[in-house]
Amino acid sequence: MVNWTNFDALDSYQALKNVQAVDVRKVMSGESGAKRVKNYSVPMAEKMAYNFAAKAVDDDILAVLQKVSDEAELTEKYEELYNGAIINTGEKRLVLHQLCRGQLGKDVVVDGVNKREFYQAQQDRIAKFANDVHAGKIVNGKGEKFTTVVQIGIGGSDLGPRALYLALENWAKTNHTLKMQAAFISNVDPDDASAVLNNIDVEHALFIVVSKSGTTLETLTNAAFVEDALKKAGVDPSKHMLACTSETSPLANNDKFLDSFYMDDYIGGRYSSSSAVGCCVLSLAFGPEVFARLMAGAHAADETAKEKDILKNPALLDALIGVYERNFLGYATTAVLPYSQALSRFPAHLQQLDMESNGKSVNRFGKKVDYVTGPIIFGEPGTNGQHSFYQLLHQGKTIVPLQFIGFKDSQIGNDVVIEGSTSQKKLDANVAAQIVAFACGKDDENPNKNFDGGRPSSIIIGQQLNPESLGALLAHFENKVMFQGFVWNINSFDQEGVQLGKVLAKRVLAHDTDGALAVYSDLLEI
Ligand SMILES: O=P(O)(O)OC[C@H]1O[C@H](O)[C@H](O)[C@@H](O)[C@@H]1O
Repeated sequence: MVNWTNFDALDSYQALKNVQAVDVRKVMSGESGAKRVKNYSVPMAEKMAYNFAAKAVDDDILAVLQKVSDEAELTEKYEELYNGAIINTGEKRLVLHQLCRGQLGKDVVVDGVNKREFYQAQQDRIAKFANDVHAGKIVNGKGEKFTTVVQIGIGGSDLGPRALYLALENWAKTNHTLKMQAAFISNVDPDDASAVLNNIDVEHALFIVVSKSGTTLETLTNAAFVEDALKKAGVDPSKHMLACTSETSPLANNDKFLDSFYMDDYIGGRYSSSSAVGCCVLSLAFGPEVFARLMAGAHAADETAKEKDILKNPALLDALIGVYERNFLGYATTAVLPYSQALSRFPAHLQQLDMESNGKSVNRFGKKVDYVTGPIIFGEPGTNGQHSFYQLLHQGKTIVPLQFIGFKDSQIGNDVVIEGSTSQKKLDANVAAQIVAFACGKDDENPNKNFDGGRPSSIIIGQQLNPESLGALLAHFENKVMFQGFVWNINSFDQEGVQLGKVLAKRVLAHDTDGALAVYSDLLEI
């Protein structure tokens, strides 16, 4: 059995307090910088690498971070998780999303059901369904093929699958495996559903209602909105709508749907892209083989996350450096900066993943912790961000650790040499230049043009964004967030903080309001 101890009760916490800080500007300048770029790199799954040369760490600090990992039993806790312990203490649930993508340890059997087999069986059912749709065996009321798939969901039932779809859309077109166009409806703002419906051919569209709980107001409202639109268009909704939910939800086993696919309570919404939640839309859009490749990449990263040596375990190392920055260097935020347009929604997915998981103030046992926990996450793709918020990142009063992501090859492969370089080369040159500019700064007599530098960053580098590398990227961040939650001794797998606003919105709609709530609802004349 592992020990669940608060971070500040560890000997290594005290040791971290006493380490000699590293001056990023100094160590990244000249030869020392070149050495660090070469040496401070850890291989990741799917031929990617996590390079942390420009982070404020050195061999001494890394040795203490290894002690934190050992003392807090981080990889042992991961082992407990994938072997089926009740890691989600708040909701008394197992945490099994990794099992959707492969067997990591022992069989996990709950109420006689082998969970890996259950998740695999759902994937197989979805694969058969998707293949039948693509082959024209499952068709619309007029006997015609479906061409579009629309996911209706919010939060984890939207962000991850949407980010993954966008990440692979152009790759799939280029590799002739885009089987159906996908669209997403999430917001209860009627303009969201209306705009999507206006843009598609509803007669040839399949709609997946995705809600683990089957009770989310926005999703149920949008499902009814779409149902209404289909009826008005003279289309039978039961031939066009699917459900993806848990077997115990109000949406389960409902004749209203053409078919239903299941996940369960042991997979948190923000971790559900690997379950039926992501599998349905991605298998319909790209084909089941592509989804299987995505899962293979994620599984490879899950295997790497078992390594006890932090220099062989990029997710663990990334997590520990993040903790050091958060708790000892006092950095409150992290920017996610993919130099890849395909990853345009990946920062939004990571925002939910990280902030909903680790935005907590009490430990696993409900006791307040005396140290800070999860950082604020934001981000946009480069180079666009450079012309927007990088000013603050370079010269602002707040130091923001930066998480760059970059690839050597484009997805579409169409490029032009303009003034001696391709656009891809320009993209890569920009990310390299930014890392050095942030780290080393630039002295100038004019204070307005002076750059202090000393701004830490890391980069994940891959050859190309494809299903395998994307899967590995997804799992890398899930595992990073998990390890950080273990260090902070918090429960990363519930989200009670989301509930209060939901309850109050229901009260406003029911006119059951008092005090400030009444004033606000009057103001909005609801
Ligand atoms: O999939 P659902 O049950 O509809 O939940 C959708 C989302 O809503 C909640 O408010 C949670 O904060 C999210 O973690 C969840 O992903």
